[in-house]
Amino acid sequence: MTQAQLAQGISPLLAVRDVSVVFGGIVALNGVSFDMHKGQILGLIGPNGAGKTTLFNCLSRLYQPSSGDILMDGASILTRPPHRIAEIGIGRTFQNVALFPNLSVMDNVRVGTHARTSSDIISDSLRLAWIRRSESSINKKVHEILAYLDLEDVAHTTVSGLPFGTQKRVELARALAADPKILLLDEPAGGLNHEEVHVLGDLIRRIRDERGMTVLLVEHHMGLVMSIADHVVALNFGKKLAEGTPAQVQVNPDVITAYLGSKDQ
Ligand SMILES: Nc1ncnc2c1ncn2[C@@H]1O[C@H](COP(=O)(O)OP(=O)(O)OP(=O)(O)O)[C@@H](O)[C@H]1O
Repeated sequence: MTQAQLAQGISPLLAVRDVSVVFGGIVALNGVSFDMHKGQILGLIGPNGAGKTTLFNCLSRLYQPSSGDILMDGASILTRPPHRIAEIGIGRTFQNVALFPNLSVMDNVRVGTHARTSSDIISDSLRLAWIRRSESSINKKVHEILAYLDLEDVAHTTVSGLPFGTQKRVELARALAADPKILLLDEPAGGLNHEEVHVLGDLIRRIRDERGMTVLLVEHHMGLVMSIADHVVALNFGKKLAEGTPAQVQVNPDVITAYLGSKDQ
């Protein structure tokens, strides 16, 4: 999304407003604010301990901010319990993959669709008409996502037997199956080789371009962030250090200083 489009006054899909998180005496986040617009890929960067994971956990409702607010389509998400985030349109993946290892790829993706559907044991056991209808639409959805992410060949394979890169794709499929408005990706490049990171970058961009997805990624892999993000927010010591296009953030003197000493970034 271009700055010109953003300047048209479109209200943000997600607004982080003055969010602070304090753990005991440690201020993990200190008054962080930024907006995310529909269709944007936003990269959240910062050196170790900057507060990225803390903010990610606030967005996915695992942590409750000490102060501030997070609004989605203008309404606070902080009043919603963590297990309802899929219903409000937030999907996520995990740094170390959190799938059901003994289930097939297809069943793991099917779990994602249930995050947005409702049924109960009585309706299920009576196999009421609306349950059958919803089962058939779930199957259709699962097959569509598997085909989209090129996972059809392994649809019936148990997840634990798959390479890590494929497992990460399955996680992405599971998150997409819930039809999120925003996809939160926690270090998606972690544990992937150079070629896999390249493929992942193309995939994230495709998901945005073809499915209109809005993506927030927390990532240490600067090459990936700078090549796919439209907008970058840099944190350091719990505060927002800079934000802007990748090109702007890359040359920001405060960002350069924050990363000095960690040459592996
Ligand atoms: N559960 C917790 N209890 C106490 N302190 C915490 C907790 N989680 C994070 N912190 C502290 O909050 C600060 C921010 O940590 P956070 O994990 O959010 O940073 P990060 O940018 O994700 O770092 P990394 O890149 O190393 O994962 C750090 O000082 C960390 O030690």
